[in-house]
Amino acid sequence: MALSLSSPCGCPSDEEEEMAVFESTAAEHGGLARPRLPEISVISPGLDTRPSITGPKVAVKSQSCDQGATERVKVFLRIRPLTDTERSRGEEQGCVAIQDEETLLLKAPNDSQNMRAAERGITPSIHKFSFTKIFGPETAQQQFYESTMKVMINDVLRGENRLLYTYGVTNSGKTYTIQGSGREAGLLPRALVSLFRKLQGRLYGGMNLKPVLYQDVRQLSANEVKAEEIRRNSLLKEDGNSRCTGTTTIWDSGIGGLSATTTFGTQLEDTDSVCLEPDSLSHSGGEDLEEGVQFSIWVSFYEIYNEFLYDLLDASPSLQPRKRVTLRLSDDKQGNPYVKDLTWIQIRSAEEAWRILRVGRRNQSFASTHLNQNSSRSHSIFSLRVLRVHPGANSGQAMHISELTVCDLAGSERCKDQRNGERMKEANNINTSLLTLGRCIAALRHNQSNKSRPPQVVPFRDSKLTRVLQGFFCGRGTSTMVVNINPCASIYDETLQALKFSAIATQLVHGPSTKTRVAYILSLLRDPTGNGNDSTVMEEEEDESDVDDGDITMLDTKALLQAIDVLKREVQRQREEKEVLEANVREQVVSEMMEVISRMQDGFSETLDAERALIEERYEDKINSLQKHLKKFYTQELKERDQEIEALSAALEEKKKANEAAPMTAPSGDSEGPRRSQRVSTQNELGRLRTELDQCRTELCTKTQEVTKLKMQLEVPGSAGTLTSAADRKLEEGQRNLRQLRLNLQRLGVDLQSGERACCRNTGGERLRHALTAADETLAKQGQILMELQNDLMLVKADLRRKAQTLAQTQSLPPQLPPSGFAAPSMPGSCKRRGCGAGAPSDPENRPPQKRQFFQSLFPSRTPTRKYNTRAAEDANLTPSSRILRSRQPSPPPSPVVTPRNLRGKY
Ligand SMILES: Nc1ncnc2c1ncn2[C@@H]1O[C@H](COP(=O)(O)OP(=O)(O)OP(=O)(O)O)[C@@H](O)[C@H]1O
Repeated sequence: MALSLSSPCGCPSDEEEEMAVFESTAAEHGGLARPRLPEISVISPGLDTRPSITGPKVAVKSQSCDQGATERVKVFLRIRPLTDTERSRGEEQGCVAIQDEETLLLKAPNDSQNMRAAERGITPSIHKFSFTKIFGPETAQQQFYESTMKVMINDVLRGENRLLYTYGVTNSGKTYTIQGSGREAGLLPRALVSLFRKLQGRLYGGMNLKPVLYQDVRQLSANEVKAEEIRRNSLLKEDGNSRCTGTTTIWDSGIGGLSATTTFGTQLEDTDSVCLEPDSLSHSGGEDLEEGVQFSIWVSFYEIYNEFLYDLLDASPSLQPRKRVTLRLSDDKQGNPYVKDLTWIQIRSAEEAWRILRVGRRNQSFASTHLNQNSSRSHSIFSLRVLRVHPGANSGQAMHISELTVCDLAGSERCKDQRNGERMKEANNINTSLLTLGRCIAALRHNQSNKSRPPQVVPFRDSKLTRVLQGFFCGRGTSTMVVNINPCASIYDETLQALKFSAIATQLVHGPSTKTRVAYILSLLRDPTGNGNDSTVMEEEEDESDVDDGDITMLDTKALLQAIDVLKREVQRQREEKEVLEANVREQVVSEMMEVISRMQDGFSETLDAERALIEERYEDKINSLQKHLKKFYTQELKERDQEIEALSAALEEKKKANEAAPMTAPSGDSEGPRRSQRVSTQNELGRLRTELDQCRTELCTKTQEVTKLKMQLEVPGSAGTLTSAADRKLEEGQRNLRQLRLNLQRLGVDLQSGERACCRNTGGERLRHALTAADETLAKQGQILMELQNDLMLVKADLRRKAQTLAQTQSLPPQLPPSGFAAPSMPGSCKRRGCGAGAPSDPENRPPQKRQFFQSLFPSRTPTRKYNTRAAEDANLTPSSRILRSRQPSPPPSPVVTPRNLRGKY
């Protein structure tokens, strides 16, 4: 899959991970949370307080790197000038501005992605970066060399390891910086010249000491020395041949007028004449070298192309470019990576070094891309090893070895811009390795700045590039980064990403040596308990006698098997540790969850109690309201009924008296007079009854409306509604019964009318008797209905009583709360329960204050059903006419029997 250039080096794009890049600086501006996007992003070295890292000593054959252990990694920025073509294309839009020696401002041009993102408010359009030092377009090569690499030569001669690598977008001037162009020699030729100038008269004459593996030295036999000589000469000869066959130009090393002719197909071809400024030749600077020590200089040159390593100094004539042998990466006994079978050539002058370098450059992979006619398609790594030889020592033993590595990284670029498939593949691989480099640097920065947290794995092994450079990032030397940028507006976005990458590098400090893989295995072998620590490793490293030449494959099988056993045990131990840790974590999580659940439970209980209290209060209000209305209603009804009864009784009495008086005053044969008067009185009575009936109907209508209203008021939402629904049902039932009763009354009216008509037409006593009998039957039916209605009412009351009890229980009333307040008045033997007894209800003070018994006060003790039944039984023995008369007799005590007339008023 082709990678886009948007983040070729692990740097997040603006849209993706702006926060990650801002992390260090955002904290300086008040924390990670960005309430508002700043207009300018400031990206600068974030490790203000330098951690005190005690640098461990490096392997015995290199000198200590402690000096650089707490130093911040140097990151230099170089801005190349615009070419005339670029100017004519309008690339100069002022998007790169140097604020001061260390600060750079990037302003997004209008047509850049960054500007578009800025317009959407995702990212700022201006970015500020800080570097160790910034070099503008006018900076000369010599000036740049003096400020960057010169000091590194001294360090290497003192026995330290140094890495310088260039990073940048393609066509940004990396190769120009490293190698130079034409007469503008780059850092590397200048470094070589400087080095050999310092070593004038101090070079070791022999070739019997050769660097091998990571940083070891091997003494060569005479035959091996001869072979080395042949190889070296053939390379130099190859360079000479190339010069003879091509354009002849003068190459001047700048030392003593040494010159050569050369022709190459690369940028280096133009650098035939390395003219160094006189002031750089004036002082050698070699006076600080240790007295008596001689130096042997060896160089190697290889490239990483499409994740394969190729030796650029392999002089074998049979090897064609497409059939080049790939080199293998191995680890030495300490786990340090080295390129196996890499060619190392001893050089005795800067001129030789330069010639060797040119041979290598000719083998390097270049291609023409849309941005650069001569673009490096690989990462080229030129290494120079300095062997410090004490001639007085036994057999000329090299006591120290140090290394200078100069790495010209391939430029990051957009894969999609490559039209050629091969170029796209190259770009993909370049971006992948740069991405890994970025991840490594980010992980190192994370580990350095978050010491309390578990360290991140630094993915050195994810690419060849990071693997070969690993030592310089892990304390076996220091690294210096040169960031090259091209101020063209058209590649602004790529430049921004490159600068973000370098911003992370500026936050790095040179770390101590890490425990390497083999060293770790060795420490385990020494300490099978798996408790090997750094000191063990360092002891191992310092014990020179134990460090034999060889890589990990040179460990014998027994030792390796033993190491595997130890590692297995270690894995097992760590697994158990992790399991215990996991169990603890689970336990903590569970206990915290339980706490949360119990807190939630308490909360819910409180809410439930509050809800319950609220509903009870609301329901109580409803009950009180109902109680009030019912009380009022029944009081009124009882009053009216008593009045009616009284009126009816008086009328009946009157009638009775009149009837009794009639036989006494009139002779038995003359029946016409009394019959007429009786008829008249019946007619009057019927008229009155009719009027009453009409009144009753009107009243019934009114009451029905009232009841409907009351019912609506009594409607209780939710669960409280279910409590009243039963009462409602009962009331509806009573209403139905009353309707039935009204019908019956109507029928009675009709009967009475027919009786009246019968009387008026004087059709005879027989018909009147029939009418009266029918009226008797209707009254009997009414009595029946009345009974049913009373029963219904009783049920309603009983139901209400139950509800009151339920309410009382809900409100946690004492269990002895008198339940009899709502006893139905018609229930036989229920007088006590209706509140007439001496029970608790008779003592209002013993009742809970909020629970009032309302039906007890509402219905006084009475037994209407019994009375009615008694009276009905008496009526059964009477004739129909006497039953009518009897029905009009006043009842002795005013009884609150609920009659259809009473209920008619209600419904
Ligand atoms: N500081 C400078 N002064 C003058 N010219 C420069 C400078 N830097 C770069 N150039 C010119 O810019 C062009 C591109 O430079 P160079 O080839 O070094 O880029 P690069 O980054 O190595 O590209 P790539 O990654 O594709 O190899 C060359 O022609 C080079 O001469």
